[in-house]
Amino acid sequence: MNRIVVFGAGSVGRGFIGQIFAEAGWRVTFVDLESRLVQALNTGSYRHVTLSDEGVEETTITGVDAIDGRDTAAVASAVASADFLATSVGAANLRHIAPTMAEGLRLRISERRGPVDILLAENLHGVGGEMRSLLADALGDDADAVLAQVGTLETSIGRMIPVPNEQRREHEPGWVAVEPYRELPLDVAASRAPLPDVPELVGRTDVPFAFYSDRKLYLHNLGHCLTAYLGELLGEDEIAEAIRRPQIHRIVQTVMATAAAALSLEYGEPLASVQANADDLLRRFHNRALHDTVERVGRDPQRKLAEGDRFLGALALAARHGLARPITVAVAVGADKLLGSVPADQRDSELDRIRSVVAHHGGEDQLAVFDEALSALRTSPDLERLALLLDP
Ligand SMILES: NC(=O)c1ccc[n+]([C@@H]2O[C@H](COP(=O)([O-])OP(=O)(O)OC[C@H]3O[C@@H](n4cnc5c(N)ncnc54)[C@H](O)[C@@H]3O)[C@@H](O)[C@H]2O)c1
Ligand SMILES: O=P(O)(O)OC[C@@H](O)[C@@H](O)[C@H](O)[C@H](O)CO
Repeated sequence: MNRIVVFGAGSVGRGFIGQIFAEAGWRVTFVDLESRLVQALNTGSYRHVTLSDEGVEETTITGVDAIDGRDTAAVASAVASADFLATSVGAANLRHIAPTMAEGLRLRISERRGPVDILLAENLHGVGGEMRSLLADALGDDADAVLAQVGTLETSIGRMIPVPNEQRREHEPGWVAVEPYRELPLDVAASRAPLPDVPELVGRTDVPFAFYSDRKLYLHNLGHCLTAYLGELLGEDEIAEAIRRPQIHRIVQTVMATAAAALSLEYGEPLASVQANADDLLRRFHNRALHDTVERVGRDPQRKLAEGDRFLGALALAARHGLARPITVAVAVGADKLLGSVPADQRDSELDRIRSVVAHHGGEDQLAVFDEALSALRTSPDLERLALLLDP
């Protein structure tokens, strides 16, 4: 039986990667640091629930086990003998798993087990290169020989998976609830080994993978996060309630339509199909049964407001096609959240940083839009005024 080793048994690890590989007949070995979770998964199964407003579907995922990430010898040995590898630990944690993963890969190559791919289920642009460089640092002189046989595959994880509530986590750590969406586009061009026969994996060769990663970050994650930050301003806790607020819906819909148009122009994909994806995402944000929170979707504003991430990366893309304005308004919403979450002595430098990116991509015109949008949010949030700024 084929075996995948998945670093990170959290929402995406259990809710998506573990599920699709187990259902395709693979053995799934998770690596995680949460002892109770590791213990729960070592019973051999976990409960998996698919939630939508149309109903609930419950299954038991079987054929799983788990290793405590602190047991580095056991982890390296599992990596060495695996048929496929995956990570879903959160981009910031990749550097913590790289040394043990590198040890396992070194062992694997010394045992002549052949090439292997690592599926990177993380929301970070360029995560393939990032993982290679972390592994190269850990491998030292062996880097070239080992990495020649290792593919680092970026993915576009479109499934939304909320964090189970505290009580559920306490009572049943393995339980996970997800939305129905189950496509997993990946960067097949980066692979070194044959693609596993798992129906959800989509490896198109006729479009650069950058189309999928940009679509994910600049359309899905941008619209999602904008919904979260605007929802928070109006006192909403859940995404499904936030998107039902008419002002939020209008702003998010306009920003997503702009991102869709920019993506279509950038990659030559038909506008109708990119816009259909945007419409479907907006529909999925309405999923009340999922109880996805503005807190989860909005977490880590510093990462989300980094250059190249969902706000500023979308701005660069849209500005290249003369479509900056609605995205500039979105950037102001992100900036407002960021400025409210960093220590007071960092606010001015963060604001300067974001303003200079806006000026760089959009010039003085967009800087004026940004300043005005930020002022519509700063004292008491005025979404009517914000919405008016979307149109020239
Ligand atoms: N939840 C979603 O809807 C979703 C969807 C798409 C992409 N993502 C991305 O997927 C990645 C994972 O997100 P998530 O929601 O599953 O997060 P999560 O917090 O639910 O899961 C992360 C898991 O990794 C484990 N972990 C952290 N450091 C580790 C280490 N050093 N060794 C082993 N295990 C470690 C944690 O204990 C946790 O169980 C992130 O990059 C996120 O941006 C999330
Ligand atoms: O995971 P983040 O923090 O980068 O972004 C939050 C959500 O937008 C994200 O987790 C989505 O739910 C997910 O990317 C959709 O599959």
